[in-house]
Formats: sequence, structure tokens, C-alpha cells
Amino acid sequence: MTDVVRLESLRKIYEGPVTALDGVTVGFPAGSFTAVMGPSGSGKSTLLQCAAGLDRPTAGRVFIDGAELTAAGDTAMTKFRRRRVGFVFQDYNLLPALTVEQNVRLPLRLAGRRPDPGAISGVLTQLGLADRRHDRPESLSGGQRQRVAVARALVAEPAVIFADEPTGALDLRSAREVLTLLRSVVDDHRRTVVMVTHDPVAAAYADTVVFLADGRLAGSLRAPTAEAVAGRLAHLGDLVAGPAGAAASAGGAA
Ligand SMILES: Nc1ncnc2c1ncn2[C@@H]1O[C@H](COP(=O)(O)OP(=O)(O)OP(=O)(O)O)[C@@H](O)[C@H]1O
Repeated sequence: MTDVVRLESLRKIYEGPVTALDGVTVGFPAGSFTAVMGPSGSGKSTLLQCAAGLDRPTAGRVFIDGAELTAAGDTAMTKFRRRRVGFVFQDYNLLPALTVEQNVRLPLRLAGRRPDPGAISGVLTQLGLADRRHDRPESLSGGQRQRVAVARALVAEPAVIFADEPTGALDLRSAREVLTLLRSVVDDHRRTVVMVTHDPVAAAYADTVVFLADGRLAGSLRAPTAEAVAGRLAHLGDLVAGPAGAAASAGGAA
């Protein structure tokens, strides 16, 4: 299977210095749902930020849809991101002054694309938001706000959607709804989703879990169950010591 996102020998060193990513090589196959897990400080958010072009790695390369994101200058990187990448954040990142529909339309406007009203209506209807389209985010529940964020990520038809703790601020029921929605983004909309999460139950919605420890890959788990994920997390310290941490593919084929 083709990798939509490919990270090669990714390193990120922050001032301090702090080595947040220490040579990560991993691919995320087209049409897959991958969860990225690991202890606090293991580099999950850094990986997502570098993979998405929100931050630059210190060394290594990022490819999205076969194009090297890391080779682009800042302006080209922003353009690239707007065309090819969708985001869902823990705190929704919706603009409070805009309606639901205007929020969903925003990525297309920023990318200079003429929004297709039919496509926007279609996504809003599919996500159960049609009757809220003229409301502002403040009048919505957390689960509904996250659905708006997923609609916004989908509407530009990105190559990949990155989600950083998308259920972190939600109650159990809303979290389940949002995870089911991300699952259907992959199964029904044929998109690729990469999600950082702390929650083994959330990770069990993914096809594969990739584990990070101390900025290195510490193995992966296919067809994860919450119990298996929790078990692996508990033993991450042992796993990272071996050469297995050097490279992996979320699809199993490096
Ligand atoms: N802007 C920054 N400047 C300096 N150090 C940073 C910066 N951002 C992250 N770090 C450090 O890099 C390491 C990895 O951080 P990162 O946020 O990627 O981990 P994480 O696995 O997402 O953690 P958490 O689960 O707590 O969100 C940590 O040691 C963190 O303190």
C-alpha cells in the first residue's frame, strides 16, 4: 500500500537542548487510521507538528503524497499544508465570530479555492450539522464543536487528517461519537487519519497503533484492542532499548 505520509530519519532538537524526536522513520498508508501513543514527553505532538508542516524538523524528511514537504520554503509549505493537510485539535480551534458553515468553509477560502456550496452542504448533512449551520460555536456542545472541526478538515479533501488528542476535552459519549466519525472518515470518505492520543480506548478505533518512547519508535500494534494497547504502554520502557525502535511502518511494510 502507498504511504500518504512518510517520515524519514526525523529528528527534532529544541533549545535546551531537548531531543524530542531522535531518528523516526515511519509511513502511514493511504486509507489507514493510525494512532500515535507514548508516555508524556515522548514526542507525539512534535511528530504530528513536523509531519503536518506546522513545525520544521532539525533533520530528516517529510513526504506527503510523494512530495517532500521539508524541501519547501515557508510560503510554499503553508500553501502545501492548506491544500493537502487537515487538522483536528483537542480544543477545536474554531473561530468564535464565524458560524458553523463559515468555519467549515474557511480552509477553502484560505487556499484560494472557490467553495462548492453543494460540497459544504453535503459534509454538514453527513456530519449531522445541517440544522446548526448558521449557529456560532459557543452555542454547540463539545462533541458538536469537534464534529464541525472534522467537517472543516474534510471539506478541502486533504491527503491526510492529523488529529492531536481530538477527544481529550470530551465526555465519554461525545468522544465515542467523534472516534466513530474519524473511523468513517477513513472507511467511507477514503481519507487517511493520524491521531495522537493518550487513551487506549480511543487508540482501539485505529487500524494500527505506533508507539513512541524517548523520541524513538517503540514498535507498532495492528488491529489494536484497548487491553493490548494498555499492556504495551506499560512495557514501553523495555521496548525502546532494543533496535526494534529504529524503524517501522504503520502498515507493516517499511
Ligand atoms: N517548544 C518547545 N521547546 C522546548 N522543548 C519542547 C518544546 N516542545 C516540546 N518540547 C519538549 O520536547 C519533548 C517532547 O514533547 P512533545 O510535546 O512532543 O511530547 P508528547 O509526547 O506530545 O507529550 P504530551 O503527551 O505530554 O503532550 C518534551 O521533553 C518536551 O518538554
